[in-house]
Amino acid sequence: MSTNIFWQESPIGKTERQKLLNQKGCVVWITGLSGSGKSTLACSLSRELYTRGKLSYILDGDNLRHGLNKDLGFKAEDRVENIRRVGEVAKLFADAGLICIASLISPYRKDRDACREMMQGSSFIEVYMNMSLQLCEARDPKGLYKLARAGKIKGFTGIDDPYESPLNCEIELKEKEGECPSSVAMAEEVIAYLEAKGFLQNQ
Ligand SMILES: Nc1ncnc2c1ncn2[C@@H]1O[C@H](COP(=O)(O)OS(=O)(=O)O)[C@@H](OP(=O)(O)O)[C@H]1O
Ligand SMILES: Nc1ncnc2c1ncn2[C@@H]1O[C@H](COP(=O)(O)OP(=O)(O)O)[C@@H](O)[C@H]1O
Repeated sequence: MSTNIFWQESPIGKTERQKLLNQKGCVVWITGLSGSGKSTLACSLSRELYTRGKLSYILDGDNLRHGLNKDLGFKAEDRVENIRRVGEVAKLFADAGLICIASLISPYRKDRDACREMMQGSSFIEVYMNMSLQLCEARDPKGLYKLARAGKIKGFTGIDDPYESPLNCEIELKEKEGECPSSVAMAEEVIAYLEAKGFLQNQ
């Protein structure tokens, strides 16, 4: 709770940085259950943007919990603080002119909405990985669902902790006829949105 603090203006602003990069800074916020494919999509998206000469940076929940958020666990208040911090960092990356890809479970609607509120205009793009718990649990690449079902992990999202799905997200990705689209196909859908909204150019 700092007092007597003042905002320091910078001579080079977001506008100049965006011009340099020929893109518009924004936050692509990927939310969904563990195992829904958030990190895989984030990587495909980042790779696809790179091949188009666009600069992005991934903020992955799991990775950030090794550093910036290593003091946080999975209690409700820790998850709230986790999302608040990542929202603030994502805002800085977007201000730097980058396409910031945040990939976190972010289970609470209120917290995701608070991140959206931090951003100007329509530069917060919420992508909902709407994959069934059944699919995520069948994948279980880290064996965490198995541990949660056995009661060895308490408060696991989707098992004994809540996930609040978005009500008004920009992009919803889901299974089609029981099949999950490839991460490349999903990345292309996100790119098409970014393109249509003018984030991949500066004019
Ligand atoms: N209790 C519990 N619930 C959910 N997830 C758990 C839990 N314990 C550990 N993990 C692992 O932590 C990863 C999720 O971290 P996040 O920072 O994205 O979570 S959150 O947004 O704060 O809810 C999550 O990674 P993903 O599988 O990539 O989603 C898990 O590997
Ligand atoms: N579109 C997809 N189609 C098939 N398998 C996928 C797809 N996306 C992710 N996977 C697989 O599902 C598992 C979970 O993906 P991951 O990206 O780690 O999810 P999350 O980050 O949401 O936990 C991994 O084994 C990954 O290879």
